[in-house]
Amino acid sequence: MGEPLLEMRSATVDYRTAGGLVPAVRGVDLRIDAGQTLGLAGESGCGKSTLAMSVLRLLPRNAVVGGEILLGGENVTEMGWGRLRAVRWAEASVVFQGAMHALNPVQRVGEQIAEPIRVHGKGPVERRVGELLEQVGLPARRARAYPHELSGGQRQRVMIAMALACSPGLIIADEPTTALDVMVQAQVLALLSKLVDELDIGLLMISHDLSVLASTCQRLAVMYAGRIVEQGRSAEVLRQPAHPYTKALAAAFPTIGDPASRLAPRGLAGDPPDPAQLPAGCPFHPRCPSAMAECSVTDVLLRPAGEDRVSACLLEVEP
Ligand SMILES: Nc1ncnc2c1ncn2[C@@H]1O[C@H](COP(=O)(O)OP(=O)(O)OP(=O)(O)O)[C@@H](O)[C@H]1O
Repeated sequence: MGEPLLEMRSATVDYRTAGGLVPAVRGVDLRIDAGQTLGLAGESGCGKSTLAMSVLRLLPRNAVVGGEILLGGENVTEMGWGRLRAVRWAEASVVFQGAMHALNPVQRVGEQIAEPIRVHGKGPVERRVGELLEQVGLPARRARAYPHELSGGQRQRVMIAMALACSPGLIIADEPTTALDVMVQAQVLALLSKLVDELDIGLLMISHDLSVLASTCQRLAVMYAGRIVEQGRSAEVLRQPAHPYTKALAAAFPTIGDPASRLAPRGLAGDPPDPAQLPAGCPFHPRCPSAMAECSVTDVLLRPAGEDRVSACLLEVEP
């Protein structure tokens, strides 16, 4: 197997705030190879976006990144600004949620797609923009449209076209379908899956909705309080979650596009902990229906929980 597209080793992100350091990502290990898709799930505030944005160092200035974040073997945390600019779009790019805010409202979408192509000097621009639009299921002539002339789903397709513009090996999609209605959401997810297959790219997709991730990603990583608490093949993680937190999330989101999936997980009492004041022991223990006495004192790290599966829980998984 060649160099992974993305590898994180003990990656951390802390935010400097007036109240002290807020640990948003606390020692994450993960790996994505070409053609692999990894879904990152978890409730609001668990650190998903922080983790995703750390890959291209698209973090606010008060963020302090630690550990290793390797893009094609090169440590992003040690890159100078020139190298970072070269790597963004060309090696990895991000599809943000809410394309209406991410696109410039007063510039034709074709021009916006063309921008990274020009910056990276990747050949005849107009033809490439047309190709990209067709690749995401829009007619090439839509290049002349302004964002407000497109529907929400079409705008998200434009965002995907832009992300593909410089043929990166890795796409990072942060809640790419959250703002869309159910039918359009399914279409955009199907498009992403198709492109990953056709172009043999890697995908890191973030969502609070496990069912969205399971429909698109081969593997799932579940995040809680800045850490990955379970990781494995999507179908198996959902069929038999090893971690009680995954179990609660999976029970909460039975079907794709279920309106309830936009709410807090059902059956999961309480709120996620404040990262600045994490409880002792397992950070999930105050909410965990299976918590035992030792969970309040033992901070369990990831350990094997079946074939190709890790989980950070003291409970033994049933075979
Ligand atoms: N610029 C910042 N300064 C200080 N703290 C921050 C900053 N950005 C995020 N945080 C904190 O870091 C933690 C992780 O936030 P993050 O946005 O990564 O979570 P998330 O899982 O992506 O949530 P959401 O789904 O709501 O976007 C949260 O506690 C958040 O309040």
